[in-house]
Amino acid sequence: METLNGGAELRAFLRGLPGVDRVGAEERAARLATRSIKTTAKAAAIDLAISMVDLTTLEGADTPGKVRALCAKAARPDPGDPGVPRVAAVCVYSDLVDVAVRALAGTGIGVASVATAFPSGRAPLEAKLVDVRAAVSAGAAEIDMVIDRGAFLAGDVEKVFDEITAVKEACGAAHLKVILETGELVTLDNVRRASWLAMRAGADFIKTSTGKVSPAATLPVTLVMLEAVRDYRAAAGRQVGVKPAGGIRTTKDAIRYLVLVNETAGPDWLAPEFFRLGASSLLNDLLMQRRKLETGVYSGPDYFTVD
Ligand SMILES: O=C[C@H](O)COP(=O)(O)O
Repeated sequence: METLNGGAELRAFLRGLPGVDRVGAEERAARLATRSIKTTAKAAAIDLAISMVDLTTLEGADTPGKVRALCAKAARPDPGDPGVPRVAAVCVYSDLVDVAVRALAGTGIGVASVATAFPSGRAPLEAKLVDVRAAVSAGAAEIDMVIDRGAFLAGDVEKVFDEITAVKEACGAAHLKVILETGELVTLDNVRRASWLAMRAGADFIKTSTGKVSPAATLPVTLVMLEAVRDYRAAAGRQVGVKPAGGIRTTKDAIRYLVLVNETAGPDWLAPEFFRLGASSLLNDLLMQRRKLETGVYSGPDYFTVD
């Protein structure tokens, strides 16, 4: 985490980042998406993807009962097969963190909480910090904050930087994921700038989307973010994780992301410590495909509990 001296250096730095070749990024992401992963490699990829899922529920209608059911699924995704790995984390609103923490006690699964006026990011900083502190004191191990896209797009990068550093401080030992909401950032150049801004301000992870804005996670956006974490590690010596989130629903999608990680940032990122898939309804497809590989037949969506 850096301190800002007036922001002039930060502005110059962000302006000086090379522009993204949009056509090149889209073409490379599309080419990698055609890679075929089969049999043993596919089985390993599915288990890796399961271990990277941030199993998420972020609905206004969420209840303690729904969160408890989600936690049971997180700990034992397929009750008929104890060999299935557990997911990385369960992601909920801050008022449901205590329910998730109790339900996951002893499982080793962390609770992640969205915070900072999710999903809009529009509230006074003090209100955002109250939200973060409440989630942390209820036991959240990870905080998924949203940046103020309005401030970023208006050019007030110091405000965004200062909010991230303040939230990072309020996190204490909890890990900070910074949601860029890339669907609102308009250009891939902005995605690259916001990625560097968040990393320099202390993000432990950079995350694409809230899941509430379309487009949410895409392969070209994630490619640009993976390049940013790779280049940031080379420059600053710190490895930041990446979390695409929103609209990732199929095993095919998940495996495409894993190929992209391997080919862009490299195998050091192929672990839940550095790569997550934020998703509310991906897990069942991973479980169905896993069972299909093992038994040769599809079990059908009704076989697994709703995620
Ligand atoms: O952070 C995760 C997203 O909110 C989940 O989005 P999704 O419901 O499209 O999977």
